[in-house]
Amino acid sequence: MNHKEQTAREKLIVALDVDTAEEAVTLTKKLTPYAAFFKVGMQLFYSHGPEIIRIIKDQGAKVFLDLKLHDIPNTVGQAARVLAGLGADIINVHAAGGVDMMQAAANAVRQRAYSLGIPAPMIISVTVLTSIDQRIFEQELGMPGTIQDKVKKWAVMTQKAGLDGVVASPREIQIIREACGTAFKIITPGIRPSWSVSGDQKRIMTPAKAIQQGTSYLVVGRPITGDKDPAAAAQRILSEITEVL
Ligand SMILES: O=C(O)c1cc(=O)[nH]c(=O)n1[C@@H]1O[C@H](COP(=O)(O)O)[C@@H](O)[C@H]1O
Repeated sequence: MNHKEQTAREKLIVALDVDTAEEAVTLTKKLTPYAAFFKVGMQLFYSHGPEIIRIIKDQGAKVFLDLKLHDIPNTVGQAARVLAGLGADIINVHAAGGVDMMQAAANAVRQRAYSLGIPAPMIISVTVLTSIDQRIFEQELGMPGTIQDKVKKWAVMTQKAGLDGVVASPREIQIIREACGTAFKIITPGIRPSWSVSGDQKRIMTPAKAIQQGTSYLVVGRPITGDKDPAAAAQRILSEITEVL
């Protein structure tokens, strides 16, 4: 693997949206040559419990624990403290919970990691979900203005709260970079190679374009895990990323 391929691999996060540890481990084993990070979300965490993080990490993978905490500051702070002890590399909360909630999470995570003597996981906020388009945003959620403006506002708020970055759609990368600078992490789901189907994702982009826009990490689930040959799909995506680095 050359230097560019290694850089591309460090940017790829595979979403392990499966029910069982067996399926998750099988996928992780096949895909670690192509992706450094694996995302454990609600489906896998709720079915297998906290132990799944250690199981995935034992495969030599880094773990993004995607539980999207969203509650009052005390509740989120206490939950984030517990999650920080599980060994994940990235943890997330919803920006919609506000500054106090995000600060409570960030403080709890960093204090717990410090007291355990482990590196603090990256803590990021989820802005506007990639499954929301402008119609849903306005008509169903009753939100004023544009998604882009809301994402920018929440990214700035997240940075002020002291978090490390945001989850957003690749379509907002430029606006976030302008507002929050180059050190701020931007994690982008809603990635769809030209050969894949969009499904429930609305604000999508191809892997190469998202990299060109300046994303920090790409989250890819079904285009890889739903393929009859997940390793081949991951390899195609890795090559697409490598070509534009
Ligand atoms: O926080 C996330 O990871 C997330 C935020 C968001 O706005 N959109 C989004 O799709 N995700 C997650 O990213 C993954 C995308 O999976 P696919 O649509 O299968 O590629 C899923 O596990 C989602 O839970």
